[in-house]
Amino acid sequence: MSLLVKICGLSTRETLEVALDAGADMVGFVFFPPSPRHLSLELGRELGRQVKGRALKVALTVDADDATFDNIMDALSPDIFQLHGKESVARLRDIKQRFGRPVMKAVPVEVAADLAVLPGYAAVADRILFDARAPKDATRPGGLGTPFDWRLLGNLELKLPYMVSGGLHAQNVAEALRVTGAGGVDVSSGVESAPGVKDPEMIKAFIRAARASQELSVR
Ligand SMILES: O=C(O)c1ccccc1NCC(=O)[C@H](O)[C@H](O)COP(=O)(O)O
Repeated sequence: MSLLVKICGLSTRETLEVALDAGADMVGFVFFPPSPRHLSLELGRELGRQVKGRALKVALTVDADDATFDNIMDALSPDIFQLHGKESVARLRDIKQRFGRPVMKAVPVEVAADLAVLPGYAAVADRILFDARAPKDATRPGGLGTPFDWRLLGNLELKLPYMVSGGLHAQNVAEALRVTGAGGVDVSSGVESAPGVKDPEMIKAFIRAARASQELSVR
């Protein structure tokens, strides 16, 4: 199965086009006001139209209510919802039933015990995104540019497809894939020149590095 590469937190037409041209499989749009990557519904609608099926549109929310999901469905019509808050297993089931879209559940990782939530989520979610657990005083639960110990996923037995994220960049993505065996990678800060400012060359370098490591792993 080929590697999935997700560029998250895109917020301009230019950098979205760079990610699509460079072959991103998923493009992530953040709907979380405290984030420097937060999109208005109007901009989400505009960027969503630009994708034109060239990649999967991922709408990222944090403990959002149904009205928020309704608005995002209307504006972006995402292919996947990425749930990056404290959403319960029951809430995942509810969202899938109400909005008829696959869900990718973000699981924060700091210590091995953090993986105890997996069986519950794995029974309902369509994908898992492993991300570094945010510090207690963080203003957001993700997009912080810090990695977790990838060895914690070394003996993972998960039937669901999963991605690794948290502090990835062009120079460490191959190692992250080697250690975790993930089927996908996700990046935000590691392709930015400043919080929320995506850098075209960094986007291209990350996707090139991820694809190159994929070549190595299938030999
Ligand atoms: O990106 C954000 O600003 C964000 C805000 C709130 C919740 C999640 C957020 N990002 C989630 C992502 O999928 C990021 O790509 C992931 O956390 C990795 O981020 P980074 O470490 O900056 O590459």
